[in-house]
Amino acid sequence: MTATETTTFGDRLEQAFAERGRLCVGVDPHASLLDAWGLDDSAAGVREFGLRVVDAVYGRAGILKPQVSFFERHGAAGFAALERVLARARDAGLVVIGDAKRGDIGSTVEAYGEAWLRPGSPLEVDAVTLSPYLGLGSLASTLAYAAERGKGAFVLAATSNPEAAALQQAVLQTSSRAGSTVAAAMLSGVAAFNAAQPEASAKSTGSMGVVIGATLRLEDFGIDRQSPPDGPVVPVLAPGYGAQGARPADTKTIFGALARGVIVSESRSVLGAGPDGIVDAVSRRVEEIGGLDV
Ligand SMILES: O=C(O)c1cc(=O)[nH]c(=O)n1[C@@H]1O[C@H](COP(=O)(O)O)[C@@H](O)[C@H]1O
Repeated sequence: MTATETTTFGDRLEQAFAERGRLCVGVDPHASLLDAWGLDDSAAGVREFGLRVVDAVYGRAGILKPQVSFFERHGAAGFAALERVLARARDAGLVVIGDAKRGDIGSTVEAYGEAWLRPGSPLEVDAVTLSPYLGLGSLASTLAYAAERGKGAFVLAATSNPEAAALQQAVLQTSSRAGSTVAAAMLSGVAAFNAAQPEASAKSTGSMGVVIGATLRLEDFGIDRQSPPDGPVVPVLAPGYGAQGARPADTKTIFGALARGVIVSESRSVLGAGPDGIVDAVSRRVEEIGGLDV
């Protein structure tokens, strides 16, 4: 960790859970939502949408997840819009997860790591989503880069989209994790990374997490719900709540021993309330999720 970052991402996440609960509001400016919000489908529209969502989340929920694709659609102007939204979210003290789903060979993915996780970068976030389908090892130096700067990352393990199951349920034939499903190997690999960090303890929350959809049956993906991995609590970014059908009240049933690390991620179910209803929608979801037994 550098001198500028005195806490780990895991510590900041744990603090956000304690102060504001587990809701993570997605910033997903779909064209249909921009229309419903009375905004243009343009870089200016996604900027205004993002800024209004940050303002609605500020002081209510603690975690924000801008979906990069909707900004990237507008090219350089879209990235400038995202930079503005991220700056406002940083100023608001939110824990920001950049949903960029980056992945590549090691030397290239390191540059993505710098783009999203370097302190002072215009796109700086607290954690970024990473795709491990060039091999979890291809992400190793980026995870180390993140940890050294007090940042985090979420590695896709079992995603909520139905077409991912065949790939993520496949059983590894070679490697030290032979016999595990792809999804379970991502979870155990990330847990092992967290456990190897100098500050690691079984009571702490790790800085590297996984993405597991709340719409799934974890046993179908070879993930053991009964016993958590050894070491720090693994953060689990869990989309699939709200518009995709999962219910926060079922979190313990869905995730079992992994529930302690779950971030309840919702986009359309909150954003659909529109510019006049979003503050109430965020408050209602925070209240509902605040009482979760994990
Ligand atoms: O990484 C994610 O956040 C993600 C992983 C996954 O397995 N499924 C999934 O829906 N997501 C993201 O979660 C958001 C879905 O939001 P909803 O509108 O709540 O369904 C989108 O930004 C997706 O890209």
